[in-house]
Amino acid sequence: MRNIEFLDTSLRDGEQTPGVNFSINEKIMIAKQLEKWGISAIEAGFPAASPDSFTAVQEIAKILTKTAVTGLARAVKSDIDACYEALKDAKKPQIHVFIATSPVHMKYKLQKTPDEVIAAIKEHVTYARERFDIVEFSPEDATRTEKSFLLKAVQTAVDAGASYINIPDTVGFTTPTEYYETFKFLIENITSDREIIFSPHCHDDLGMATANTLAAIKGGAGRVEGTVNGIGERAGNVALEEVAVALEIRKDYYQANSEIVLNETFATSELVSRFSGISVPKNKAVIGGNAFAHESGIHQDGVLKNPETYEIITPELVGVKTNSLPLGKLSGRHAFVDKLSGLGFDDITNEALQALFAKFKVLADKKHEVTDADIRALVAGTTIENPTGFQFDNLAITSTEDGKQTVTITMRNAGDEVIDTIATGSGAVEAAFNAIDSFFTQSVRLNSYDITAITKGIDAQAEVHVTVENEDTGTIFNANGLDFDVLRASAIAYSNANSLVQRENAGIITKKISEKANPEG
Ligand SMILES: CC(=O)SCCNC(=O)CCNC(=O)[C@H](O)C(C)(C)COP(=O)(O)OP(=O)(O)OC[C@H]1O[C@@H](n2cnc3c(N)ncnc32)[C@H](O)[C@@H]1OP(=O)(O)O
Ligand SMILES: CC(C)C(=O)C(=O)O
Repeated sequence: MRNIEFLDTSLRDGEQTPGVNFSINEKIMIAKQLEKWGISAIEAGFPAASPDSFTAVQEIAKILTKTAVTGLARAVKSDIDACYEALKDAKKPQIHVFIATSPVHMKYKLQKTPDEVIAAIKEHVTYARERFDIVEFSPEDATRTEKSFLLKAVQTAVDAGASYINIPDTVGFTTPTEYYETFKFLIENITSDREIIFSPHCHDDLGMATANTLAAIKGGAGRVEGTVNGIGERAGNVALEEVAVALEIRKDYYQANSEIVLNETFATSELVSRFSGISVPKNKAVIGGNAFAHESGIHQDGVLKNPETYEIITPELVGVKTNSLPLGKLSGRHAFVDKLSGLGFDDITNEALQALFAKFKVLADKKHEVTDADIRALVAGTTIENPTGFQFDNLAITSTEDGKQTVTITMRNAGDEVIDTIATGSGAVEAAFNAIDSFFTQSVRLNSYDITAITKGIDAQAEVHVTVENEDTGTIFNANGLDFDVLRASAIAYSNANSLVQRENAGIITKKISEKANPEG
């Protein structure tokens, strides 16, 4: 097994993400966490870029003990001097000197001939090596550089004292096979009496950064460069957590280890996401919110029987507490029963279960995710039997005129008989309650009316709680209604309360029972 070193550039290339600007304190906190995560070198910034960039590199250099700290410099002596000054106090200082070698960069950006670029490499790597024991050199835009010129540039840097050679895929242009071959070609053709470590530095413009980085390892790279969560210029850099976990899970294939403390991965990702303000997509590999979530019935059933059926990474490996089986419209009975049992509903009969599962599917069709609170509400039930068997079925606001609303309430019984009643009120709730009153035709007074959102989000269910008094007996009844629509929840609650009154009037429930439900009644 080979050991692969990890260089993290979240604080340099990661900060090149449009809109990201870490404070010095945030950089220090991230650097400490990166050290804890097992990163072997941190590119803490570009000291010549600004006073804050300089100070951040300087402060991080003072603090880290195990992890090497490096700074970026152009092939410009003042950039190298700035790195030298910023890294004076580092326990393990390194420097990273770069210059572009592709035809388009040399001609248009640098406005230098290839010979001038080779001379600049020789001069500046030598200058850097006089100040640092460990010098990294990058031929920027290496993957669009003509191969023989790339070899010449790299050999020049090695001869001038560089010991790390980074081959950047600056614009995310290469492919895994091509990049693998580039590494093989350079490693086989470079001559040196010192150990030279090659590294990939991949951008994700074509979505191949992780595949390319892993291909470079196959091709002989001994260090990888990237960022946490893949932040960075344009489409970002390779996400180091993906590389680290791929090496672990596919050890058999890559035959390589790293010193990354994998169970610190989630904490590291969370910190960088918070300070960068870039949230991690739910479906992001390794650390996305859905990476260990299974919603479809067949997968949930498999995972309940053995997580290995659908999980190649255990959540614990990357510091996530547990996997999850969120319930949605594609979930199945096994996961539903598991959820019920997790919520303490172990004694539900098979018949009740079938009915609950059917109701759950109807609910799940309406909601993105069915939460624990939804399930509890489902089990608690919200309909109340009454002697006539009529229950609230539907409502419609039929007109709004002169500030008055007209609502039609539809009541239905088990025999599918339907009765519509219509009423007006100064608001939709009042109109609905008036319509329910005219359906039940009994003396009921509404004493209180409360609404609570029982689940979170815009698709939350509303629970309406009403207290009514049977004016003929003085008994107080409480009832609830649950729906996505506040008006429907209100109508359900009020018709449930009326059903209780109706049951009392029919002698089905005695005062004693209703008093038990409400001692003050
Ligand atoms: C692929 C990468 O990610 S490379 C890193 C990119 N990161 C950054 O650019 C962030 C930090 N950069 C900065 O703060 C500024 O660009 C500075 C301080 C470095 C330079 O600022 P300025 O002097 O105003 O120059 P500006 O950024 O406009 O242009 C860059 C100059 O550097 C030159 N240059 C670019 N790369 C290199 C290099 N590797 N070696 C030598 N010169 C270079 C350009 O040709 C240009 O030179 P010119 O002024 O003679 O035309
Ligand atoms: C400076 C180099 C390594 C770089 O960031 C790139 O080419 O993307």
